[in-house]
Amino acid sequence: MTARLIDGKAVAADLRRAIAARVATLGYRPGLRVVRVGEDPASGVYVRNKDKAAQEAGFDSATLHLPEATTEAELLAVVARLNADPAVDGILVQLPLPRHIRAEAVISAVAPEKDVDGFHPLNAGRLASGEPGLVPCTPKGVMHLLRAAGCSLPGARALVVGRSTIVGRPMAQLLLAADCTVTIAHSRTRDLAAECRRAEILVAAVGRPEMVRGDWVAEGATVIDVGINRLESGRLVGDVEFEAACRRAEAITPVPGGVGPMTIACLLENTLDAAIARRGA
Ligand SMILES: NC(=O)C1=CN([C@@H]2O[C@H](COP(=O)(O)OP(=O)(O)OC[C@H]3O[C@@H](n4cnc5c(N)ncnc54)[C@H](OP(=O)(O)O)[C@@H]3O)[C@@H](O)[C@H]2O)C=CC1
Ligand SMILES: Nc1nc(=O)c2c([nH]1)NC[C@@H]1CN(c3ccc(C(=O)N[C@@H](CCC(=O)O)C(=O)O)cc3)C=[N+]21
Repeated sequence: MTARLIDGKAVAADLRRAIAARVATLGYRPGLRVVRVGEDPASGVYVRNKDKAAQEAGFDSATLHLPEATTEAELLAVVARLNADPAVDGILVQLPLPRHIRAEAVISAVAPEKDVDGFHPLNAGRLASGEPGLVPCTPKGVMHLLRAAGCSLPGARALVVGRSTIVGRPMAQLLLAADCTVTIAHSRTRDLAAECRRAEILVAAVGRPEMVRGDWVAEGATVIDVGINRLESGRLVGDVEFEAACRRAEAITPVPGGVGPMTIACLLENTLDAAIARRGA
């Protein structure tokens, strides 16, 4: 068997088109502000892609680029100003932050109704309690992809490898909310290969190039590869051994062109939702 490719680029383009059509019916432009501190090189690419997508969809989008030496108090003051700005519907503070700034303090300072990353503890708690709120973009994008791929979720055995607050945990919550039977694996999991082999839906969010081997994939599984790892050669690879996994999976996401583009489309979706919640449709 050779797996069907789940085309994140195409699904994301459809979603962005639908968002743009909705934005065009509003009497205002939803406002998005991305705050970037210092020079993390990976963040540069992401912030540029996001800005371009937001502009194209008709958002009022801007990036505030602060120097590496910005203090935590200065960053908190910027967040407070954006919280108070009525033209701003969504605030995203790009991670990672420089080491002298406590990321948790900054994340908790973003007004929950403008927290389009869905990282604020109030939104994380809402997700865990099954209440409506802003949901982290990457796992939200994965749910769009599973649905677009026609994957049947209720009762399915889903494995999430990784338990970070930005990907793994919210991913598990969303799969649970969709009635999957969810297992979460992490660095202390005893037999990861055996856990993977049981999974009908396998989501890898580890950050280790091709760590999930092709022969760990169950025949007919749906494989979602969240990992984005740049090798020394410059090549981008996921957390799954792609070629080998394709011989066993029924459907799989590529890297690049899988989950990454969905993250950006869902950031726009969250910003539109936040705008409508604050200002109406
Ligand atoms: N496509 C996209 O839009 C996005 C992609 N990413 C990518 O997703 C990947 C994960 O990101 P993120 O969640 O932030 O990463 P983190 O480093 O925060 O978390 C990694 C998780 O993987 C677990 N892990 C590490 N080693 C192993 C192992 N040997 N076996 C099993 N589990 C292990 C860790 O376990 P433990 O908790 O025990 O340490 C941890 O829970 C990265 O490649 C990142 O670049 C991230 C965000 C967006
Ligand atoms: N506050 C915050 N929120 C985030 O959502 C956030 C963050 N910080 N820090 C970094 C990670 C990473 N991330 C990506 C988003 C899109 C692509 C993306 O568009 N990828 C494309 C292109 C990849 C490439 O060519 O480099 C693809 O996979 O096809 C990648 C990575 C969001 N993150």
